Amino acid sequence: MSQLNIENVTLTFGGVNALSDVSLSVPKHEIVSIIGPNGAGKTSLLNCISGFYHPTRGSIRFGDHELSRAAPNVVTRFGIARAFQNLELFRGLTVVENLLLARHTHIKYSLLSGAIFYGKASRIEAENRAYVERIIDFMELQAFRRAPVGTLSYGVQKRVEVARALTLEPQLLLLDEPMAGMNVEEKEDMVRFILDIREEQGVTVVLIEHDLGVVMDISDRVYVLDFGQRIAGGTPAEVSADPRVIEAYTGVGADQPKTKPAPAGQVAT
Ligand SMILES: Nc1ncnc2c1ncn2[C@@H]1O[C@H](COP(=O)(O)OP(=O)(O)OP(=O)(O)O)[C@@H](O)[C@H]1O
Repeated sequence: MSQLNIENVTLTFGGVNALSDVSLSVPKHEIVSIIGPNGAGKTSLLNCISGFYHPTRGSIRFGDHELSRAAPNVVTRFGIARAFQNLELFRGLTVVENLLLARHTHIKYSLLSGAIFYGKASRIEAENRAYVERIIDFMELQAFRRAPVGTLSYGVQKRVEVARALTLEPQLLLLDEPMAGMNVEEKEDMVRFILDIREEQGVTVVLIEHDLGVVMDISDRVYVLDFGQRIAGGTPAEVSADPRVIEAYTGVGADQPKTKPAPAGQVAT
């Protein structure tokens, strides 16, 4: 059954359609990738799901919740967290401090009740710390827990960014280019973490990624955007064989002689 249903979403900036009538669905516990050339509308779609943009038309349903007019904090409360392409971390704070700060958005007691029921507040704080420690173990960040984030390598910072999103206990995790700028080893690690997030945490994953080798390896389903329109969707095998996808990436129709290689392995876009 689909957990996320996007129906006929259009997003217009001035005269430009960043998204035109895009429909797609994301079943629970699947890894679903959204790919497409630069400017295709991938981040705009993620912004619509996470409440940063509100579509001009169309609907985005997550379970029983309509997201198309929801604010980002409401979307998070519904169970959707996002790891950002440009890291949303406080560089001067340690890994533990960053994760605790994110986790605090989940605290379910108000400042006043926290003051009155001190015991309850401190129990919740202990639970928050324990949860953060579990995520640190899961993302294998123990060695960096007391390091200020700004001193860590870019690859480790990307891992902290994913950990930050996981501290919100999402049912659906949105990953915007989690492997950008990583070396081969760091990418392999991130692939393993994404698979484990689905398997061990039971979280659905929506992934934007330019490395088509990775996308085709780990996705259950792939959707392709081009100029704001959905041009293909299906299993990795179906999508890689689709002439419209080959044309979008190479600029050449499948029946015409190719001057550029077909999308296989890593494609820099
Ligand atoms: N806030 C905005 N104001 C105006 N135009 C925007 C805005 N955000 C996105 N766009 C436009 O919408 C289109 C889609 O952009 P978007 O960033 O979603 O593409 P993308 O597929 O994520 O690209 P990339 O792979 O380069 O990140 C582009 O033409 C972009 O210029």
